[in-house]
Amino acid sequence: MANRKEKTFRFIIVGGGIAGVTCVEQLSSQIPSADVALITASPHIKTVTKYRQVSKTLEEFDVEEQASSVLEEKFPNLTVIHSAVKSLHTRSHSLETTDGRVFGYEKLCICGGGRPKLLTQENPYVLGIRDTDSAQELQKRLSKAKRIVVVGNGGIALELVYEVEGCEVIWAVKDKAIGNTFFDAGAAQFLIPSLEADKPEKDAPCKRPRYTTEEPAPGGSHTFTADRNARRQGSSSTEAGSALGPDWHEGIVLQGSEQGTRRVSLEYQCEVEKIFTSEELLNSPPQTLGHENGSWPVYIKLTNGKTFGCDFVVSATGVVPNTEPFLHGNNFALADDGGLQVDDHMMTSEPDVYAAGDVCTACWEHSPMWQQMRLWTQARQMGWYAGRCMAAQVLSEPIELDFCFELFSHITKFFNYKVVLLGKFNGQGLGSDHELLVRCTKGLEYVKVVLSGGRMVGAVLIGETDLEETFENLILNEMDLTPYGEELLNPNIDIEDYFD
Ligand SMILES: Cc1cc2nc3c(=O)[nH]c(=O)nc-3n(C[C@H](O)[C@H](O)[C@H](O)COP(=O)(O)OP(=O)(O)OC[C@H]3O[C@@H](n4cnc5c(N)ncnc54)[C@H](O)[C@@H]3O)c2cc1C
Ligand SMILES: NC(=O)C1=CN([C@@H]2O[C@H](COP(=O)(O)OP(=O)(O)OC[C@H]3O[C@@H](n4cnc5c(N)ncnc54)[C@H](O)[C@@H]3O)[C@@H](O)[C@H]2O)C=CC1
Repeated sequence: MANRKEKTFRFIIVGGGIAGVTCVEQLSSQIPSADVALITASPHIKTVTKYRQVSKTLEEFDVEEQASSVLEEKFPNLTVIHSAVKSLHTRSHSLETTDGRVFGYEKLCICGGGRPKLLTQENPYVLGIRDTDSAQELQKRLSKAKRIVVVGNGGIALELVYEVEGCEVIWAVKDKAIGNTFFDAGAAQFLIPSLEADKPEKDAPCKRPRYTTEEPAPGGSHTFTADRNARRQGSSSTEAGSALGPDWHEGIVLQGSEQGTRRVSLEYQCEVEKIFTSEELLNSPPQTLGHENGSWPVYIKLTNGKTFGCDFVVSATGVVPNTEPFLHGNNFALADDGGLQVDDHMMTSEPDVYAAGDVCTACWEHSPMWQQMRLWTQARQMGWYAGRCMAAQVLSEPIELDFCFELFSHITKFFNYKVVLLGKFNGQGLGSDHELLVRCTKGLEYVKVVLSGGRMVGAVLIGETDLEETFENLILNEMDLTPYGEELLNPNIDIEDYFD
């Protein structure tokens, strides 16, 4: 293998998602003379645009799918190779792509992302959503659907149940309340009425979809075949595209086959017992069907004893890191969640191999206010920091863990409300050693503060609260807030002035 190397690059980055592209940009700007290669399985790359630092740690940006030539024009020493990595040989510092080419590297950064952790891999009626292709497939299947079942209680499920119209949605969650990965039962109660209300009038529609599939076919339409879908469902990681992100649903139409608005029924505290096809049901005892009549293409039996027929099931049940092609024959240490373990310099356990984004698991000793979540913001931050670490090592410069890893922060939107999460927003890891202060105005805002030892350690802000910067400062300053008690959330006090 070592002798077959077509070229040896100083830096190779694998993956054209946010983590990989940010890493490339950072390296290419810091060491413009270095030969850098970006190897990616997807036809387009994802770039951060309209980046805005909202406060010390909160950031907002858009993501655009672009042709890789845009990046190559910006950085003359960059080569983008559109192929998937098939095997990696850390001992010879080389890797092979699926089109049979072999490249050497001095330093490598793996940014291969993740793939949906599906309820089942083999069932064509169970869909996951990850990349542009899978979102388009969802749109196509939904346009003919009367009823779907959404399983999962995290980001994708929250977005999907709110957006889908013209189709009945059965939403099965394991927990007592909705949105357990992002907030608590109180916030869930605040949000639930939005599921029953009509969606507010949309702002002007996106002039241009943020996400596209492959280049349009000559007739101008996108094509999908059963075979293509089967391969994706079969989770071939070499075919994975980059993950979607905020506003992914704005570029596609989430409309079922019927007229009318949203219709969501919730099934709490249940998991999936079995997924049947209609053929399997023909041979099942009649009680298996419950109140269903046998005319749906697929049936899902939940652990609460109910069975629902539907057109398809969306498995919105999390992500698994895409480590497959990188593992074999190497000695990567893996974390419990299957991610490549990285230290505080984004280095894996293999020499000269770094990793960033969804594929990795941060295994340094975290700041007490930070935790990893597989989010777009963290993919950007990790890619950026990995690029800086790789450059620093080559230039023999010292580097310290970046400030962005001091405090967990995330801005997003659920049910058309702005949602800001700070620090240990759900009291993660605090056990009973914390107290909560809550302020809630129905339909307007939900503010929750997590206090530990009199200090603010986390917050959930839903609505236009305008509190994020002040609360971020209070968390970072570790100020003893005991004297203020519940006044902290008194709506008649301008808290910003209070702490100035
Ligand atoms: C539907 C959806 C909505 C989301 N919404 C939000 C949100 O609102 N806010 C937020 O913060 N986050 C959101 N996320 C999460 C966010 O999109 C991801 O955390 C982030 O994009 C991960 O970036 P990444 O670069 O690590 O991985 P990815 O974007 O998955 O990129 C991985 C790249 O690696 C390539 N690749 C994989 N294997 C190989 C191989 N063997 N060889 C070569 N290339 C390979 C892929 O083609 C791809 O280009 C969402 C995710 C989904 C699926
Ligand atoms: N606005 C945002 O910030 C958004 C972020 N995302 C990110 O995209 C990625 C993918 O999103 P999701 O798939 O929603 O993952 P997620 O990690 O947000 O949520 C997964 C959910 O599935 C549940 N689950 C896991 N296994 C299950 C099972 N067998 N049966 C029933 N429930 C099960 C979990 O309890 C959890 O509620 C995540 O990293 C997420 O953070 C996605 C959409 C929006």
